[in-house]
Amino acid sequence: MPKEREKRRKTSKEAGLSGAGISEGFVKERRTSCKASEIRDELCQMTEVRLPEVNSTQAQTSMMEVLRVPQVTITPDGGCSHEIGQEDWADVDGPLRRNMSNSSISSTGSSIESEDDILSDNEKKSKGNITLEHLCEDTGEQSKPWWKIETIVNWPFVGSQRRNLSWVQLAGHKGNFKAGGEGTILKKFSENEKLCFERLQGDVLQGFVPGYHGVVERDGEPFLHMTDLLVNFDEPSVMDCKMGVRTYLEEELVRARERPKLRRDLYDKMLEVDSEAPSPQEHLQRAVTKPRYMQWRETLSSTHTLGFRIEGIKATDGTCHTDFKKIRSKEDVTQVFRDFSGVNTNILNSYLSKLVKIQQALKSSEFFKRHEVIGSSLLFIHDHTERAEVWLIDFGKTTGLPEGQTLDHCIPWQEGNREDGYMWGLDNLKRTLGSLTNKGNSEGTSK
Ligand SMILES: Nc1ncnc2c1ncn2[C@@H]1O[C@H](COP(=O)(O)OP(=O)(O)OP(=O)(O)O)[C@@H](O)[C@H]1O
Ligand SMILES: O=P(O)(O)O[C@@H]1[C@H](O)[C@H](O)[C@@H](OP(=O)(O)O)[C@H](OP(=O)(O)O)[C@H]1O
Repeated sequence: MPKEREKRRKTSKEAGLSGAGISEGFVKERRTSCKASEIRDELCQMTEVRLPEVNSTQAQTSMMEVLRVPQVTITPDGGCSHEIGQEDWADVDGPLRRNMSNSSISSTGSSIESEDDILSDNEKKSKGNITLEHLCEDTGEQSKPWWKIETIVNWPFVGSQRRNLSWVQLAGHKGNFKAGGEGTILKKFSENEKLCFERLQGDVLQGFVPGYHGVVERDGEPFLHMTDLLVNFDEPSVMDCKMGVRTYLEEELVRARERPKLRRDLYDKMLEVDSEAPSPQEHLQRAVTKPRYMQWRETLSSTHTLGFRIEGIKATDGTCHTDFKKIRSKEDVTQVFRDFSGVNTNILNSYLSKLVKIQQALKSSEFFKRHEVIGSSLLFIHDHTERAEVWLIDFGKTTGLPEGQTLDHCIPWQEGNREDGYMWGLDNLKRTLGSLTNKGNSEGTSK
């Protein structure tokens, strides 16, 4: 893959949101005293998002949804002053966009590229079973000016380990991972994620994240070298649950307001799921902003209603499934867990006790207290031996707070408080699994 594209992928993850037509007047925060129907109507007016009608049985859920996550609307339509000009049309065109790259530095110090650099998406998203390429060790110079030479680890590969690896990647972009040495993988470098791994060393969470072996250089590119969590399982079943009530950083919203951009690829992805989801103006533009897309995804899935969503599954039969965009209700989510676990109570109980341990660790973790944890997942893995483990993965968008600030991870998000709802999501996740192990539940297949 051309280096230019890889660089853009790395930085687009860190840069995150692109948006268009942002107006301060469109940034609203919801108060908890409003009725769900009122809020819904107002949101529809604000965003022109076609939220589903709420009937009485859905009202509770809908209320919970809007109360927990205020909709921050960044949209090119609905009265915003932004006009779609020639420049914007150029921005949504891939090749042109690539030529218009420029970079800035985020508040976390990471290099952030402009929204112009964001790639079109569908071809890039991993959908499960993949073959990881084994890159040769790079013995060349290691003097990239933009990352620190002292962090380089030259991992001792031996000839027999240089082989391609059958692997499972349930989320993220294709090509983000390579095979490492025995039992390890390489993930495309991100300064932010590197910082997180370094800070996690020695924290109580260390045992719940992949082992971190530093930064390595392959084919002139840096990678994060980490333990392959699948390695001790036999034909594992895997599930990726993205945690939290929000999937974009506050800093990304700010950037999107400052440098609004339209994205044709996200409009296309929206259409694939629901041709009526884009507003008339968005149809006209054939493009949406990234905040608009992300918020639509969150509302469509259980991110808002439960504080987590299912991203992908590798099932026991080896098939991979990544089409969970509309899995939103508690019942639907529970059904997916039912299928995934085979309602094997040994597996479910192992998962539950692991989640309890994770929760305890999170409560006492200095790292967790001091970071906005966005886009991070819990990776569930089990196999036919009934071994079942859960790990925290993906810290690409986990961001340190200013000195002295801490998060609760449970209280509702309002722009400015940086809350992510991680703990609330974890509670709901535990409840979901617990509902499948209840005594008297005749579905149990305890062995
Ligand atoms: N250490 C690991 N061991 C085993 N599998 C892993 C590991 N890290 C990631 N994966 C697999 O790769 C997938 C994507 O991982 P991750 O979320 O870190 O990538 P990403 O490119 O940052 O994703 P996104 O773009 O959604 O943020 C996971 O769903 C999981 O299937
Ligand atoms: O799951 P979907 O519907 O495919 O949507 C993607 C998903 O929300 C990713 O988390 C996001 O990457 P980040 O978390 O890194 O922002 C990506 O943005 P991108 O297209 O800008 O990479 C989205 O396209």
